[in-house]
Amino acid sequence: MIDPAIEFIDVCKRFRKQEVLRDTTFRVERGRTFAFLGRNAAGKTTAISIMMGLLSRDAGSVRVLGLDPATHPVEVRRRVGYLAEDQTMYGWMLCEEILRFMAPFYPTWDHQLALKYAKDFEVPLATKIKHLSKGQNVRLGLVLALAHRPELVILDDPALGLDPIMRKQFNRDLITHLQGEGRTVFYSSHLLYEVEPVADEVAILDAGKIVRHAETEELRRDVKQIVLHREAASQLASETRILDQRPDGADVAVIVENAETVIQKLAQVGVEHRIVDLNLDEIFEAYVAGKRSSPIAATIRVAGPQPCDA
Ligand SMILES: Nc1ncnc2c1ncn2[C@@H]1O[C@H](COP(=O)(O)OP(=O)(O)OP(=O)(O)O)[C@@H](O)[C@H]1O
Repeated sequence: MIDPAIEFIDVCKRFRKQEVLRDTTFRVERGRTFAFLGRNAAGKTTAISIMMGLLSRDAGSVRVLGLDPATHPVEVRRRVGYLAEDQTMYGWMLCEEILRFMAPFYPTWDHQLALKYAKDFEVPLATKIKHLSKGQNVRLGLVLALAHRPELVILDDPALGLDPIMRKQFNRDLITHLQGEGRTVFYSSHLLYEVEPVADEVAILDAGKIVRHAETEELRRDVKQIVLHREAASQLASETRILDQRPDGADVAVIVENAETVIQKLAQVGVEHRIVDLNLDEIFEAYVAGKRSSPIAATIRVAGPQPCDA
């Protein structure tokens, strides 16, 4: 059986007293484009650093392309294309020099491909790295991450330093190209509109816990907003998981999981309601910042997120 591209099982990581990853568990199958979403400080970079063997974990098991990065960091880095959030490179080198400098570290380095990406991403090869703009620096980082044709590409907030046109090109052209070649792409971001068109699946990390992991399409089908009269809100079954609720005049707008079942039950008991489709941004917000307690909560029995392990 072929190993998954990435496997995290019950991974914990603390920095002094701060628990950053808490029994974090997810699996990325090969060939998938996986969006790893979380707000600032959710623990995304910490998880990625553990994958790359740059940080040790306190507990749990991690496999990247079948290897434990804690014991095989060099092999993992050889086979993975990694773009760090704060890529630092030798500022005194010319861009073209760093391409040649990196080549010997990777048995599979393809210099022609490096030059092609440099052209596509408009990297000024004859410029010193310290003179690059932030966006040019990210683009050079991408060239370095991809020129050895890695099986797995890990991108930590890649679009952060890119202008809107480059971002679009990055998502539409580069990710689609990588998908076409069957590569696995692990894409960390907090900019949802960027990942929505390209991600096969999405995992939402909130305070170090995966609060939802699903196919992008399934997530859109499963999580909906339902608007119903306040009085009728009590008709929502007690097991309904409400991610967010807001008063809306005499109505209340609730965002629920397992929407199809909830809607069927409301129809069975004859409760009038309106269904609103949500985009990934709204779904993400409901999971990580949803208002689950408000005066109207008294009329709705809320099944909030699972309590964290002590
Ligand atoms: N080396 C470290 N020492 C101490 N605390 C750290 C260290 N690295 C990260 N942290 C803390 O761990 C938490 C998670 O940080 P992390 O960088 O993993 O978040 P993130 O989800 O990548 O956030 P962002 O989207 O802002 O980059 C933060 O509170 C951060 O301050």
